[in-house]
Amino acid sequence: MAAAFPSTGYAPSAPLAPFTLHLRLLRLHTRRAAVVAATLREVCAGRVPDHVLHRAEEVGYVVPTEVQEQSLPLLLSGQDCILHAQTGSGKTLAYLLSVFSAIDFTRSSVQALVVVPTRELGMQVTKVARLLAAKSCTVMALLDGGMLKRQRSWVKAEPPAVIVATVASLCQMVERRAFSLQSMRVLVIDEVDFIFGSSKQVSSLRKILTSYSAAAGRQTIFASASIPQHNRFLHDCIQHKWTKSDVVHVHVNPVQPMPSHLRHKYVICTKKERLHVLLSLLERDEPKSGIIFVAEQSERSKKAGNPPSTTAVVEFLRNAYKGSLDVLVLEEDMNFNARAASFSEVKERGFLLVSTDIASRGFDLPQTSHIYNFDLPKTATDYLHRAGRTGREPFSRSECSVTTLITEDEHFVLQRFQNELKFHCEEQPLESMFTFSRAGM
Ligand SMILES: Nc1ncnc2c1ncn2[C@@H]1O[C@H](COP(=O)(O)OP(=O)(O)OP(=O)(O)O)[C@@H](O)[C@H]1O
Repeated sequence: MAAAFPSTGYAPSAPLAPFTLHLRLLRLHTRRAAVVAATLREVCAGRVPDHVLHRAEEVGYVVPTEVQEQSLPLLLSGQDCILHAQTGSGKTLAYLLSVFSAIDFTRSSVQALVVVPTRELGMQVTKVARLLAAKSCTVMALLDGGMLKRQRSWVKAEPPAVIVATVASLCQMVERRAFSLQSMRVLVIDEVDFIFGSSKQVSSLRKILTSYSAAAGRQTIFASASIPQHNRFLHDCIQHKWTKSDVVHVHVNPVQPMPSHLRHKYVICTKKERLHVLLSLLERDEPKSGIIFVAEQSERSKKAGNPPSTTAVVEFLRNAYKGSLDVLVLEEDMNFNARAASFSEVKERGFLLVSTDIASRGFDLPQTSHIYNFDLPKTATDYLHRAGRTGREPFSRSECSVTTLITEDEHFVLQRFQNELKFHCEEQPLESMFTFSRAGM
């Protein structure tokens, strides 16, 4: 992820005063909205088509989560919103219900667009959207590395009502005039801070927000668990006309950015010991499924022809791990089919997924009980999103854990993350888990 969010023009000292009262009113508004009804059907009554609600109930979405309860009354009245709530809190369903409340199911034109930063997140959002739509409208995924040529002729012949797209693929299609976004009623930008912070994606995102269609003619929804400098962002939404001027910031649980039922631990060990410590942790924890986050390979190391950073971990585990879980890998440089295969495999069986931060945003694998930071994340925001790949069953309080392997020197960085994200991380003494011989390291 590049630079700070958003990447341009964020001087903390810039004047915000005219918006302060406005913001206060907006917050009050969201708090009042929280005192609403008990079931999802009641919250959505008269706004979301019955067949969509029926599908939602069949899938198991009966009681709204907190963010849904707070945001749906606003979203379903067509209000522009910034959905800012913890990982795994149910933002996807909130914005998709808004999409389905706004589109005309009898029309063949692109009426809603969900923009995501990665193909994996795109595949996941598409799946939920299709589950809800059943066969009542077409939901198309335009994802990087996909079959864009073939999709261009499909989309021209019969425009889908809903498109889920990565930024680059979307811009390619619009610029080649495969379809226009003039009749778009809802625009959702998921993981908005990530897209704004990505030097590869930010300029295209600006075009999507202001050149391809105008905020006045659509509902705009931004979603993320992390929106740094959110007041500034709200200000810029209005200033740059990314949204209408009455945009609402729905901020759920502002004092606790990290889900409270996650248990955080750390082990101090040397880099040499790391693989063996990981193995001991896996043997002791016996995860239902787990994700092991590894640092991205540096450009220098790529140029030197070294294998990706994930390879050493995967190869070690494939030889040494004797448990029942499949060891899988997900890496940016893998081709589309290999990434898609890894992604669908993890959905079927118990897994240990070795991945870079590519799996840290939006990935929803509710069976993930354990997260291991084999390498320390670069920022507190990265820690938050990695940790948020576990504990994703909204009404379950079963304990899930996040364990970070650090060297002595990295201790202060982890301490900084704890202060920033307001969580407690407990030391796991290395000696307490000696199933390997330290002398042999
Ligand atoms: N009302 C509900 N009832 C039961 N389960 C729900 C409900 N809403 C969402 N879920 C489930 O909760 C999980 C997390 O939802 P979702 O992926 O939307 O979270 P999110 O807020 O987008 O998280 P992230 O910020 O990490 O992307 C999913 O498995 C989803 O199916």
